[in-house]
Amino acid sequence: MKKAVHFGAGNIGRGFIGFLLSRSGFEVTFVDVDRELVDYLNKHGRYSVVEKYGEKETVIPVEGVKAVVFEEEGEIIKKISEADIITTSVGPKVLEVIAGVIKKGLLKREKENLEPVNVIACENLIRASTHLKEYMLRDSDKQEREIISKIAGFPDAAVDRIVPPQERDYSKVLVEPYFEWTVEKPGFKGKILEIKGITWVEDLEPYIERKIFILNAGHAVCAYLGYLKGYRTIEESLQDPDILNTVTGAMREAAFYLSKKFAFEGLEEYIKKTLDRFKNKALKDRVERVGREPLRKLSINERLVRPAKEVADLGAKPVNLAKGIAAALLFDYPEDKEALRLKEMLKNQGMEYVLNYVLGLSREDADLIRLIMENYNNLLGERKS
Ligand SMILES: NC(=O)C1=CN([C@@H]2O[C@H](COP(=O)(O)OP(=O)(O)OC[C@H]3O[C@@H](n4cnc5c(N)ncnc54)[C@H](O)[C@@H]3O)[C@@H](O)[C@H]2O)C=CC1
Ligand SMILES: O=P(O)(O)OC[C@H]1O[C@](O)(CO)[C@@H](O)[C@@H]1O
Repeated sequence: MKKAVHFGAGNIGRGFIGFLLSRSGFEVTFVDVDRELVDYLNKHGRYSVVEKYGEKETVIPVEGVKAVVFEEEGEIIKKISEADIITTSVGPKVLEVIAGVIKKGLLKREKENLEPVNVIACENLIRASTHLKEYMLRDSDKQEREIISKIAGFPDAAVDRIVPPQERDYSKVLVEPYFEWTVEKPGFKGKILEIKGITWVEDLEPYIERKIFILNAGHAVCAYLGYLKGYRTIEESLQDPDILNTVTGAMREAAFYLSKKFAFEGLEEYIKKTLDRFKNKALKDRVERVGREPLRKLSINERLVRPAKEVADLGAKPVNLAKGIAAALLFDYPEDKEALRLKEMLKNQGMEYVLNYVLGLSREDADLIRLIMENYNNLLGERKS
């Protein structure tokens, strides 16, 4: 039986990637910092994936899974040395944390003369696998760098399945029925593995940009505007005609840029389908989850600022993306550390600093900055009144 090691037994880990690997006949070992979750998976060796749209529900069992807690470095290294594939869904900021132990596992493979393996980072981040590799290379000497490049492939991927916050019940994961896992074939070392659900592509860029700049951008705009208006979920926020208009407009603005760059077809259809997925009543997807970590989401290459800047650079006005950015600047959910940090930065260092150092905008982006500030002041006014 082929073996997979998956870092992060959270929503995407169990509800999407681990699920597909298991259904493709892999023995899946999850690695996670959550000891209770690891103990549950080891005790039961199974969980269910509940696919739901509205009232329609399908329950699919996932069996034969194992887990290792992140502290058990020796065990993880051993598992990596025996694996046929290594995947992650830990969140972009955690890639740096797991790079070290994956590297040790890869060095062990080389030492024992084992076959090369592929490491696929399944995160909402452009070229996440490449980032993970770079973290490993950064902390390596010349010889180790050569070994890592020889013993492992790091194909980049785009992952798309909405998995909302779950009730604290490890036995099941609620997901939407839809999924898309796109992997860049040229980055894969060795013979392509048969994994159900993967779409192999020659060039990932159009797919990942479509995912991050249309879907995730629209989702984020909805989350931040919904939060400001006091809505709890994405679906509830989209019942507000103003929010629906802005979200649709933001996705269309990003589509305008993408159609110029990639000669894409069918983007309007993609937007429509995405909105239908957002409106899935079964997900009860909280605006605070979708808006989580606003400093990350407001950075220059991320879902909001990058398409807005691209549209502005094309000479058009990204009015809806700018409104989403303005709303993100007002996201002050007290349980989100980045939201608190953002609030503090705005108070102590001021807006100009945030626009420069968080959003990465400069004087050259004067038109975009003006648009963001107009919306920011309007939203601030609405909030106070
Ligand atoms: N939830 C969703 O609908 C989607 C999420 N994503 C991406 O997938 C990634 C994971 O997101 P979610 O599954 O929603 O988050 P999550 O918070 O449910 O899962 C992350 C898991 O990683 C674990 N973790 C943290 N540090 C770790 C470490 N050092 N070693 C091993 N495990 C560790 C956490 O305990 C948690 O179980 C993110 O990059 C996200 O952007 C992508 C598409 C959809
Ligand atoms: O996982 P992130 O990057 O914090 O962002 C949440 C986004 O990820 C997703 O969970 C899945 O793509 C979307 O629902 C949402 O746009």
